[in-house]
Amino acid sequence: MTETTTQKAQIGVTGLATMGRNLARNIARHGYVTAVHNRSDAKTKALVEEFGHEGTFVPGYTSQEFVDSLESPRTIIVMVKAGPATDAVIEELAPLLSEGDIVVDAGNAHFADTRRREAALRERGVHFAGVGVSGGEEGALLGPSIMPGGSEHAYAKLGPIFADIAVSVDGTPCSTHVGPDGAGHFVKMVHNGIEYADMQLIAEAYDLLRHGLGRTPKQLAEVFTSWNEGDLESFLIEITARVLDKDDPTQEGTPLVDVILDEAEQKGTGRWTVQTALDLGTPVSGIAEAVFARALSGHAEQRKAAQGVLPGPAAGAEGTGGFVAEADAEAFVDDVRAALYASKVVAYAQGFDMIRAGSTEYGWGVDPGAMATIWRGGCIIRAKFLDRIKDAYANQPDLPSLLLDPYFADAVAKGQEAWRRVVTHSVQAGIPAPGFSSALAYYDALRRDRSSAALIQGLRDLFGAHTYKRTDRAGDFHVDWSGDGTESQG
Ligand SMILES: NC(=O)C1=CN([C@@H]2O[C@H](COP(=O)(O)OP(=O)(O)OC[C@H]3O[C@@H](n4cnc5c(N)ncnc54)[C@H](OP(=O)(O)O)[C@@H]3O)[C@@H](O)[C@H]2O)C=CC1
Ligand SMILES: O=C(CO)[C@H](O)[C@H](O)COP(=O)(O)O
Repeated sequence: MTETTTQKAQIGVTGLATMGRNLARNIARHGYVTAVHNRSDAKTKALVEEFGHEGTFVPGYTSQEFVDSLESPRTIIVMVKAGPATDAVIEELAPLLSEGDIVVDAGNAHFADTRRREAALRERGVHFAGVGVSGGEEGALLGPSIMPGGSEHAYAKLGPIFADIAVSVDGTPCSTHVGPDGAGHFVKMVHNGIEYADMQLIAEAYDLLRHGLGRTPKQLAEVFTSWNEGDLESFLIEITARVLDKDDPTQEGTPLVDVILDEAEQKGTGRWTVQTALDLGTPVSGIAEAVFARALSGHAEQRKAAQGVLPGPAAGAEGTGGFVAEADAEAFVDDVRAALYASKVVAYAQGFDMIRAGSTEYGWGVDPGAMATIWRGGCIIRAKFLDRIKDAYANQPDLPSLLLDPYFADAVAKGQEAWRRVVTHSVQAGIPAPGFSSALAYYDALRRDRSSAALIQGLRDLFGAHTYKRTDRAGDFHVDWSGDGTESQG
């Protein structure tokens, strides 16, 4: 406890696990008197004991004590486990609050829950802001990317605080008002969906180079380090090199990646993104492939049963050169880099399409260029690449697809031959690359003048009289398939 515990706090944080503790420290380090509270006392005590010297903390050991320690109107950040825990905390706080207070949910909530909570608290005169925070443990402390949703009124109070604690890139804080009610959590959800796609593509690049080329993890750490100096420069590429370079701390000389169980877990934001995209009718195939690839990795029994039973090419063994001749190795590494970049552009294009679709559906008015701007630092998908996306939307705010921005169109066009070679190689070598191949399929489907959907429409009309539209006349048409074969207009 510090000497200033009688002082009213300017802001409070409840939920002091990994994220909440560091967010509270970040806020206090910026000079805000910060009330802190956790369901169980130990985390509150530990925070004040270990980090009390970093700023002015006011510990509260009951919800009442916590609420009473805040100046009015109160500003409370809830940073607890998403789902029922958040509802439990809000239900406990709500009766203790007054009109005009602001409650911020900074966890990874589903945006539909945020909409529900916002409406419920609005009835009581309390402002509820659903705020996406990305950056993990370190980002929360040193400067995350913040995606605040909620009312203009709430943002007027929260904006300056978030601008203080968020990381800045080129002097611009990675925080901006996303839009009302669920907009902030929607954008954070899509951010996480893109994070899934990004990681899946990186994992496929690793797999192709490891088993298609026979490179060791340490050699690949060098490859990823070199890629991090080019147009792929990003936090995820940087940490890929670190993970691949790491030996098992318990067995020197054994790559850590070789002893990590190959079953990817997921807390749910990627799945939410795909479920929501299905409802919005937005094809986010890159994110969906990533979610399904994690799901398949988790079906360990099924995978085990298939081993040695389902025939196909064996992925190249380490040291044998895999399926690529050593003389072609350098070119193959370059091809994989190009395929990774092109597939990444597709994943981001789909993610930004989804932000636009969600914004239209819910009337949020989200500015996609502003989202690219606040993702340039602090968050897990931070990348040099986002500067280009920011520029693309600045040049053309109503860009129909990121793939049509001249810079990205040109970059993908330059890489597409390599992309096709890599996808072909993955198929021939039996190395699954669902992210690369589905991104290429999306790209090809997007640029086709006529799609195969015409046949689907014909089939639907034949079996279900669902009708079809024609290219040459307006209206709905149906063929009398079981009768005289004539066409009628509905
Ligand atoms: N970890 C990360 O990298 C990131 C996490 N997030 C999100 O931030 C939020 C916090 O994440 P994190 O710090 O990892 O912590 P956890 O998601 O592990 O949640 C733990 C916290 O929730 C509290 N809690 C759980 N159930 C209840 C309940 N019924 N009532 C009151 N409090 C409860 C715990 O209290 P107690 O100590 O008493 O158990 C503890 O403070 C989550 O929504 C998460 O999705 C967002 C970005 C990154
Ligand atoms: O929000 C985050 C970063 O922005 C979390 O790190 C993310 O939730 C991790 O997700 P998962 O456990 O599903 O991989």
